[in-house]
Parts: sequence; C-alpha cells; structure tokens
Amino acid sequence: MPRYAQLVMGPAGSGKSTYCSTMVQHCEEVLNRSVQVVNLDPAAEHFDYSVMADIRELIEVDDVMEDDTLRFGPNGGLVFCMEYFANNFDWLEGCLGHVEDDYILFDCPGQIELYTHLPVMKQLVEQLQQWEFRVCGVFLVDSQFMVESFKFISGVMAALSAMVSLEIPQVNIMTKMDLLSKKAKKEIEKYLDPNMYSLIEDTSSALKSKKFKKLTEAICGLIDDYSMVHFLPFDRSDEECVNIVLQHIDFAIQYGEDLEFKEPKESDADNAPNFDEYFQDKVDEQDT
Ligand SMILES: Nc1nc2c(ncn2[C@@H]2O[C@H](COP(=O)(O)OP(=O)(O)OP(=O)(O)O)[C@@H](O)[C@H]2O)c(=O)[nH]1
Ligand SMILES: [Mg+2]
Repeated sequence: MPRYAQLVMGPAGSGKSTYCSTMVQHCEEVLNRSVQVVNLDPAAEHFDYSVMADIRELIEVDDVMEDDTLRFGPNGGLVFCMEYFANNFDWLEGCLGHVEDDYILFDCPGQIELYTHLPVMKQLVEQLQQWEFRVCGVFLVDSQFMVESFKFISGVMAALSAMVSLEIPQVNIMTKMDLLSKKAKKEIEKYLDPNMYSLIEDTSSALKSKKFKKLTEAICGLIDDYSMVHFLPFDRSDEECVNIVLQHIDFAIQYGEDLEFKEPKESDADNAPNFDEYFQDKVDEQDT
C-alpha cells in the first residue's frame, strides 16, 4: 500500500504552517481522516498543530549560529541545517516508521533558495519515494502580494522553478484570500488561471525600457509555454474552499484509489436530481 505526502513549500510568511494546521483540523473535524504533520523548519518558533516529528530534535538553527567555528547567520545557518538533515535521513525514517496508507504534511522552511537551486528538497523527494510515498508539492504564495502583475510574474516564476526542479505533481495555492476585499478578490480572479499574454499588455505601458519590455515578454512567453502554472484560492475560513484544495491534491497523488467504494447515502439518492424530468421541464418551458 502506498503512503501519501504533501510537501508544503513557499516563500517566508506565505502561510505554510497555518495551511498545515488548517488541513489537519479540516481532515479531523470535517472528514474524520487522520493526517500527521512533520515540521521541517529548523528555525520554527511555534506552530499550532501537534507534530509527528520535528527537525529541531535533530538540529536547530540557533545552535548552528552560536557555534564559534561555523559562524553562520540565519540564512546560511538554515542551509547548513538542511544539508545536515539530508545527510541524516535515517533520523526521519525512524520518526516516520513503516505505517501503510498514512498521510503526512511536511511543513518546510521559507527560504526560497531551497526550492530554486539547492538539491536538498529534491533529495528529500527521492528519499520519500523510496519509502513508497506518493509526494505532491504544494506551493503557497501570499495573495496580498499577487494583486499586481509584476509581483504575480515573480510568484509564478518561483512556483515554476520548484515544479521543474522537483519533478513531482504540484498544486499552487494563493493563501490568505480571507484578507482580500471584495474588489481585490474580483481583481485577483484573472491571476488564478492567468493568460500571460494579456498580462504583458497590462504591464507594457509601465515599462519604459525597450530591453526590459522584451525580457518581460520572453519570461511571460516561457510561463505560457509551460501552461502549467495556475492557482487555487485558499481561504482558511471557508470549509468548501479547503475541501476543493484537498481534493485536487488527493487526485494528484491518487489518494483513496485503494479505499473501498462508498455507496451514496440513501438520502442523497432521494435528493439526486432526476435529469430526465429536469430536461423535460426545460422543454416545456421553451414550448410555452
Ligand atoms: N488571515 C489570514 N492570515 C494568515 C493566513 N495564513 C497565514 N496567516 C498569517 O500569516 C502569518 C504567517 O503565517 P505562517 O503560517 O507562520 O507562514 P509560514 O509560511 O509558515 O512562515 P515561515 O515558516 O516563517 O516561512 C501569521 O501571522 C498567520 O497568522 C490566512 O489564510 N489568513
Ligand atoms: Mg512556518
């Protein structure tokens, strides 16, 4: 039986830890499903979910920074911790055990270089796959920063680079939708499933330099050629919205394909629309 994992990634403060705790709560309280979380951020201070494993038991950024021989700052310290982690995957194996059919969220750190060019996340994915995990990347970006096309393009590039370097299915999510005004929500709709060529038109009036304009066009063209980057809105206060995101991820890793098929409840069958009658009504309406 396979095991399932979500690798929750994204820039600093994009809402990764909040996403994990929202998902755990949703799965337990609404769906009656068991989901575990592993904290992979060696600089994490607090999070409001209970952890199955915590990288800080293996190594902590503060200890690395205080080490007189290493003398790292916060970012170098984090990279050192993640490389140390990659050399000690047996620690993670010990924590995860060999439970079949388990579903684990990995709450990753926010340093963007981990998803663009450092090898550690790719090594983690390969290791998880060896342990029979089906892994889905979940890339979070903060909707607050996505309301302008330039910021949006850079968010898309970050998501795309994680997608290309990890080579796993990836679901991109726009977080903190609950903070947007109605007007901003309407405005952001065009960014969820973006047409990069119309975005170029939006931005081109703001670009004075011809070379910069050409570069922007080339980047937008590249994103459009992949046509793989679109975003799902995530509003943690909206149960339906959380459910849709989870369904997309479950589908990407084929969660549930080995579970028993559930018969629809009787009451559902009673309430199911009778399509023949519906279409008959429509025909009647047209006739009159
Ligand atoms: N209103 C609202 N606030 C959110 C949401 N998600 C995150 N936040 C807030 O944004 C801040 C950062 O959220 P975190 O979940 O810690 O973000 P993170 O990506 O784990 O941050 P790092 O681990 O530091 O990279 C916190 O103050 C959260 O309360 C959301 O969906 N809605
Ligand atoms: Mg966090």
